[in-house]
Amino acid sequence: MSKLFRAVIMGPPGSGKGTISERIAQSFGLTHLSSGDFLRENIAANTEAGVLAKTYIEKGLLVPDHVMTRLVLPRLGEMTRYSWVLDGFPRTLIQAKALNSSCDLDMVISLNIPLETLKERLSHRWIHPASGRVYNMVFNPPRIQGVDDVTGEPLVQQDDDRPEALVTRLRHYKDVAKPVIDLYKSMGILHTFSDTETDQIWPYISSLISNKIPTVRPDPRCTSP
Ligand SMILES: Nc1nc2c(ncn2[C@@H]2O[C@H](COP(=O)(O)OP(=O)(O)O)[C@@H](O)[C@H]2O)c(=O)[nH]1
Ligand SMILES: Nc1ncnc2c1ncn2[C@@H]1O[C@H](COP(=O)(O)OP(=O)(O)O)[C@@H](O)[C@H]1O
Repeated sequence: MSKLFRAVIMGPPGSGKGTISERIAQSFGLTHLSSGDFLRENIAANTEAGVLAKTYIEKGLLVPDHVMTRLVLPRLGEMTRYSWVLDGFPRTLIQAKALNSSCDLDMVISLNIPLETLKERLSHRWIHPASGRVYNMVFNPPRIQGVDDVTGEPLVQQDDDRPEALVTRLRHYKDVAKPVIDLYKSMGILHTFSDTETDQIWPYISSLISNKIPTVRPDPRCTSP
């Protein structure tokens, strides 16, 4: 049986979770699972969870725990045979406890990025809604201004990246993330990285995962709730 690796990446909005998860996925052949993408899929498909979630996201608020756990845990249950990096979940202690009771994590990466850097980055973030591809008009701009590299479709700025929603989101993040970070610290699986640039952080994350991957074991408990 192949060895599986399960990581969570945490950090405030704009800290680079999506960007770093994509690099991990490509470098190590893991699947990148994103709670934000799950939500956007549900919003686009007008599911009950999607309609409900949209009302919270538009206000810059977290989606309630029971909605998130019902959305994310079954998706993890479908991934029992794959290694993954989970981006954006858990964000609260209730979510973290629900995740702990479904599977054993090998590693939690926490990104600690200065507030001014976050504000600057998010003001330049544009996405391709259908695929979830993320661009930054300064750091990684699309080849043609305003359109997705792959499909040529227009890019949009997410409602929750607009300055009004952003300040609320960052404040909320700090309050709810602290007990989650403390939990993972007490479990001995937390690794925190602080810098203003993803390219500076990446070599450290890459070597951490390289050292860990050969030793991980499959977790038969990672099943659908
Ligand atoms: N200037 C700059 N932008 C970055 C860096 N890393 C990521 N970004 C951009 O910052 C924005 C937020 O990154 P993202 O990965 O979406 O963060 P997330 O909200 O934590 O998932 C995106 O537009 C990225 O392209 C970096 O090191 N420098
Ligand atoms: N685990 C979660 N719990 C509650 N709300 C969530 C969760 N994941 C995503 N969301 C909601 O979806 C929004 C977008 O999430 P995401 O794409 O991960 O972006 P970001 O990291 O930039 O906030 C969040 O601002 C929040 O409202």
